[in-house]
Amino acid sequence: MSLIVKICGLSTPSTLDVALQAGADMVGFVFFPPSPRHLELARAQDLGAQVRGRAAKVALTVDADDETLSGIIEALRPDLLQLHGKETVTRIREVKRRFGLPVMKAIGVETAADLADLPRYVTVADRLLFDARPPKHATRPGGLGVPFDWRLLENLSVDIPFMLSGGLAAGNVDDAVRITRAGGVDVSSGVESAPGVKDAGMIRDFIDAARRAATSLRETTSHVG
Ligand SMILES: O=C(O)c1ccccc1N[C@@H]1O[C@H](COP(=O)(O)O)[C@@H](O)[C@H]1O
Repeated sequence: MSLIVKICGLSTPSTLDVALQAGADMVGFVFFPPSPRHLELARAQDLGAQVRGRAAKVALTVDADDETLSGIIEALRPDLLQLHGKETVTRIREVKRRFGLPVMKAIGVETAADLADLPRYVTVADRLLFDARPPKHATRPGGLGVPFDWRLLENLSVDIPFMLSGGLAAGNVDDAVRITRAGGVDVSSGVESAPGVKDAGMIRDFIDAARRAATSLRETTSHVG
């Protein structure tokens, strides 16, 4: 199994460079003003140009309207849109038709009931991202460094690829991958020294730990098989 590793909330050329050098498969950029990782379009344009095909660029938005999405897409030229709000199946279909980009829909999870709508999302999204459901009065719906009970995803079977996020860090990514068998992992807070401040060493450690987790799972699975 090859595990997709996404480093999200990058906002400086130096930490973006670290993520790319360390082999991140996806690099995420946040467009949500209340977030400490929010990017202005001019900066997004520069960071986007810096990627130069070395990883997939992901634009993270929260219930963004068409005009906002259009500006982001023009500046960043993303490969994937991460919709991290309350976007409905109808809205996802509309976004895909209008902008012609694949969509990863984030699903907030706290209990098994939060998985009830999956069959509908699977018909329209290209990929799912399971994140911890944010507390009621949170200022943002993600990027809070909080995990959820990964056992809720044990034995999950969906027809499109899925990734895992929420409170991941170098120290827990092995357990997370082993329990959920997610095809990818996504981290933001777990590679930061303070909200919005990425740490080069933590980025490298996370990517190394994720690669080791994937190798170890592959070995275990091949012994069982
Ligand atoms: O990073 C943010 O500030 C953010 C804002 C709004 C929605 C999502 C956000 N981040 C995403 O949340 C998950 C979990 O992040 P963390 O590792 O627990 O901090 C991840 O997908 C981020 O991309």
